[in-house]
Amino acid sequence: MQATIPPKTLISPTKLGRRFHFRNRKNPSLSISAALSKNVTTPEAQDAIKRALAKKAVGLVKSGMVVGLGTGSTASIAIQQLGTLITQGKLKNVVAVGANYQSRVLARQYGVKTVDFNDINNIDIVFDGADEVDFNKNLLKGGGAAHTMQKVVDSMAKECVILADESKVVFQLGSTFPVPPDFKQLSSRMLVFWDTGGKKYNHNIAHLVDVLSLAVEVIPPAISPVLRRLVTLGGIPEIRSALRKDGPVITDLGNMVVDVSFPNGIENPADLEKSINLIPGVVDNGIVSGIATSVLVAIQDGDSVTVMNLEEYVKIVGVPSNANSTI
Ligand SMILES: O=C(CO)[C@H](O)[C@H](O)COP(=O)(O)O
Repeated sequence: MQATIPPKTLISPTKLGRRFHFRNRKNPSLSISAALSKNVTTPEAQDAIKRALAKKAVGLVKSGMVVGLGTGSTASIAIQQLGTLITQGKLKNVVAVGANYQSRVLARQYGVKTVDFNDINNIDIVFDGADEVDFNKNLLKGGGAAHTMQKVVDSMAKECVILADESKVVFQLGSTFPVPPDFKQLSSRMLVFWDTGGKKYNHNIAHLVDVLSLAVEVIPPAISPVLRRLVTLGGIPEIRSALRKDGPVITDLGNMVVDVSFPNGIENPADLEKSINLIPGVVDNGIVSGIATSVLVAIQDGDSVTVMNLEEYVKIVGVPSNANSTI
């Protein structure tokens, strides 16, 4: 799918997503001035971006298809739009498979028939969101603690289409960590303590701006050993706390979520994904490598939104000579 970009939407650095603007500590040449980081959009503009992405994705669905449902606010809008097309009779005999409670409920609410995951052999297309996407279509997911089952559904689909606004496209996953790992800027709010083999860390990174950490789903009895092993892999882990409930987030599968920041970013997503999943007690982590078949990127220009393939976006943005991209 090729989008034609009108000349007025050609990107200048000030239009680049905010994640490009933060310093890449390991590799400063991948950094763009932090002074440009105020690329603030309104909730209405965000909504328009998500709608444009959803429309493009749902346009790929054909009658008779088995559709995998994604998670997150962008995928939710796609589910709504899919329901509208089905209700209007523009799509027929479409069934959907939802990885998570939220997407299944939403689908039924909007008139999309859902089937049990174990009753189908293959999925034709899935559209899903992501928290970050790199130039090689590696993803960071797990903002909604729903990545484990979502990865199962995404991996089953012939076509896995990821919907991302340009602020989510990064040179390197997890590389927007704003503080050095000496924890100088740690807050006393919601301190999390644990013993990591003789060294005691106490910190809370969750409130710091633009930390994008890696979500790791962990079976609760194994939480302490897993935290220690994540530290040995160079990560700074923190148990995700629930909002409007005391204690940790508990996933749909009954597990805990640990958010792990890597001070140098994630240098080799596929390797780290495997290494973390080899830790006993880990269910799955939010790195998704080698599964996305296409990424749709939305760029906002004033009131208009342009959606294009990642490959086209990368051509416009340009790949830094030392960036690790196969595009
Ligand atoms: O990984 C996810 C949930 O676990 C979501 O896909 C991700 O957080 C993106 O969500 P949104 O479209 O709301 O930005």
